[in-house]
Amino acid sequence: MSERSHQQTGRTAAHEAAHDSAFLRACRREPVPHTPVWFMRQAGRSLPEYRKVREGVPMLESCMRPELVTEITLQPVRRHGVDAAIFFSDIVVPLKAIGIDLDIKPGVGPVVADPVRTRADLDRLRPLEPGDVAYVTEAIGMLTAELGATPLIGFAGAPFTLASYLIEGGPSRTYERTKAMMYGDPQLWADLVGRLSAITSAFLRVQIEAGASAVQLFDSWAGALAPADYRRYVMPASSEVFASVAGYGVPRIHFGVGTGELLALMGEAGADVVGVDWRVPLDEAARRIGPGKALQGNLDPTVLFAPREAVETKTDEVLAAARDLEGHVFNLGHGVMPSTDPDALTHLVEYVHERTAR
Ligand SMILES: Cc1c2[nH]c(c1CCC(=O)O)Cc1[nH]c(c(CCC(=O)O)c1C)Cc1[nH]c(c(CCC(=O)O)c1C)Cc1[nH]c(c(C)c1CCC(=O)O)C2
Repeated sequence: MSERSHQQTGRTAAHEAAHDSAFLRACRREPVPHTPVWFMRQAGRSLPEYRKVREGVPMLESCMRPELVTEITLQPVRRHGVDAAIFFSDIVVPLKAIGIDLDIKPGVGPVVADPVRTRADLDRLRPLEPGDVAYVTEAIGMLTAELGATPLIGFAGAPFTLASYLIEGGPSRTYERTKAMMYGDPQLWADLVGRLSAITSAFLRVQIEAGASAVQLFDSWAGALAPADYRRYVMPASSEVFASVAGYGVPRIHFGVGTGELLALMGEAGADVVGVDWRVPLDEAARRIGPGKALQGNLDPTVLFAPREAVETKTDEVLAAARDLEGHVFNLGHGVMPSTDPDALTHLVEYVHERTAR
């Protein structure tokens, strides 16, 4: 079988198996048997079985080993009974794959050896070919065979968030160099996010063609921008990403932190599902976003450190605010924190399923 037809077969089988899952139904704003639940960063340091298999393996290397990726992605599905798996990888994997010298430092995040700051630096951002991430295709093939009817979510970093790491050279609180380029050299900025949009689109297409049933675009740090600047400098590149995968018909989720003022624009960029952090109640978020979108969120991840009754009360508040939504995917308002008690997460899944059983 040719590579192409092999991928097509895999895609059809994986997509068909997961098609009627609660998660994909909620994304499509169809009736569901219960509100589906998954957690950003559900695979990771909160799980002892994760810490065990990651022992001695650097983060980026773990993303390139298909067996390890498969095991880590499945861990939270087995343990918590979540309604979707999220592919174990990182937003900087496609950048590493095209040869950018970067590392993920424990407790810090992505660190780029030679930051991208001039026009000459753009040459290092060559297009991503599927062969650059063959380990992703292989891992997703293995995973979807194991997952059966549980959908797999693929993901990528949005152009702004990726640009912020490339320009700053690592995590930032102020994004000063990023904004300096955006305001000071809009053409260089546009060319940079244009290249990143092509890389991100290619990375998402690889994942969908290998069997991912939905994709999430993480613009984690876009909340640092005023709406007018988001619309002008960021939205065109993110819209291009969404448009480039529209033809597959898989739900497209768009998420960032502190994006209360950007929610309508993030929907307008081309998302089917808008992720909301814990700062805006879901009913208010729906008013800002308007009709025709499902919402994902939005329990404050730190609530999980409170006693069980408090977690239930706060969960009830999220579910009450979600009552009239066209579609709701329950999630945290950002990723699971590493010191979270995994039993609190398992209980939360059960609790949401029970409270929303129809
Ligand atoms: C901004 C961002 C990054 N990576 C990601 C984002 C967007 C999501 C968000 O807003 O949090 C996306 C990401 N990174 C990882 C996943 C895996 C899937 C999942 O959610 O379970 C996903 C979806 C694995 C990871 N990516 C990383 C870890 C932790 C490293 C480890 O376990 O050794 C994991 C499980 C490393 C990473 N990579 C990044 C950061 C900030 C960190 C944390 C650094 C640290 O605190 O140690 C960049």
